[in-house]
Amino acid sequence: KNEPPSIPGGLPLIGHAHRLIGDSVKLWKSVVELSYDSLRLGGVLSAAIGPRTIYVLTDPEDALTVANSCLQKDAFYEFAKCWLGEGLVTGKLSIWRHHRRLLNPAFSQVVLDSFLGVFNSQSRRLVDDLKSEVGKGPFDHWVYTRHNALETICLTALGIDFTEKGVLNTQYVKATEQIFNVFVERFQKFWLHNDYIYQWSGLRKKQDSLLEILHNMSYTVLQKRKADYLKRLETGQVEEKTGTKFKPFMDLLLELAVEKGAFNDREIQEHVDTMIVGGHDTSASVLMFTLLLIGSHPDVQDKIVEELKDVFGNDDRDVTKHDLSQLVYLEAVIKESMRIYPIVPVTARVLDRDLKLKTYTLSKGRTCFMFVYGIHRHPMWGEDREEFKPERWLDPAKLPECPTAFAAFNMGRRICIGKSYAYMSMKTTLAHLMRQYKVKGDHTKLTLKIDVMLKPEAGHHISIEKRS
Ligand code: HEM
Repeated sequence: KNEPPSIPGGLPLIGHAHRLIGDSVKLWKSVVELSYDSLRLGGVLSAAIGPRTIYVLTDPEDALTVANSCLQKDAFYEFAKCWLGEGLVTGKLSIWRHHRRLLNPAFSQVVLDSFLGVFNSQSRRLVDDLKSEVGKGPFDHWVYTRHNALETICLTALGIDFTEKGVLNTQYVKATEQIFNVFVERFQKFWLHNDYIYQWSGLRKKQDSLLEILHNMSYTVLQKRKADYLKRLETGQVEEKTGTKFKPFMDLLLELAVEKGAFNDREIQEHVDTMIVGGHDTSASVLMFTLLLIGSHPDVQDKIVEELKDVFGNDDRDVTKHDLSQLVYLEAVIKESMRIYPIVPVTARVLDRDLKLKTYTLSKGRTCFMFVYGIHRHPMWGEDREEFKPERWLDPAKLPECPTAFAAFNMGRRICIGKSYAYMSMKTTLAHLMRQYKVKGDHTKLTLKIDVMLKPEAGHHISIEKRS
């Protein structure tokens, strides 16, 4: 069997695990180094973490072979199962196959179009919130994009406006952030991978208290929505009379549960928790990186404004479906931002068979990490692959022929279910923000870390001015 090359520097017993020990900034540096190691070795390498051999893939074609042949996520995802259970990200393959089919229609274009009103009003809310920062110098825009995205996903997934009811408190926002740190710390301390040892650790205690806050939120909302839904059924009132023009994701699940017995309460809660996690931190991070990149590239900012003028004139009206299809440059900016800063920089699959790639064969039972950061810097992106150049997306001749060279939403059959939702909401938000504000920033000052997702440790602040 033709095994991929191993990287040098392995130590007895721990292998290359010493490269992963340290804080989340150090871990990110290791991801970058391993990405370039893998690219240098032709797109696949093997390494040892303690007794385990793992693979690191940066070749886009080989990554697709793995993504479509081995659908089972790796055991590392089990760390998040205590939170997300059998939801799509962490669920067992047998459940995933069935539930992904049931959930796909919840993300159809018709459903997403019905969310456009929410995307517009949420964008206006963000513009409004940011008013207090105008002309005051650098500030942490992540706090604003994150809170706003969390409100948006809660509105569209749960149909509840938390800002008015005050349920979405800072405690919940903090807990969603801290639980990621817990998972990363457990990943780095390989002795805590063992469930028995883990259950006695302080980290496990911290995890339990965070889970209580997180589960309590979705449980409370589910019980309320369910009671409302059953009451409506009883009284023969089919649609909810709240004035909303969309059907929230939770109602769709409740319908499937009541009419077809598709899910039990726990499963609904797990799917909703997964949507909330998958749907806010991600889009908010992409927006945060994109604003920083826009602020660092005045030429790009000018082109965005020019396109917005072409589409909206001087009008501050809402963004329509038709406008979204015309904001081609804006979409190119978002894609290029995700290429440079892929916020899910690593995904993992367990190999349930020996798998033949273009050059090497991977062994059954091992873990294969797809390093998206490296895939996005593969030589097929050309000489200027390290540069932020949204224009490359406007000319198909400048893009790699291999479609999976862009893997920000993963690839193959387990590609992100919320991809179109994300583009629609992010484009709408930026169309509102960039009509109102001039942005300044410097992304070269960024210090990055990995907390499951790619996050800035420091240097990510922007400043804004009112656009005249
Ligand atoms: C810019 C925004 C987003 C990015 C970059 C993103 C990225 C990703 C990636 C990389 C995966 C694969 C994860 C893995 O295999 O470990 C994924 C899966 C998933 N995402 Fe997203 N996502 C985004 C927005 C959303 C939104 C808005 C939602 C829901 C409203 C969502 C829901 C999900 C779900 C449920 C999965 C699991 C899919 C499956 O395995 O069948 N995501 N996403």
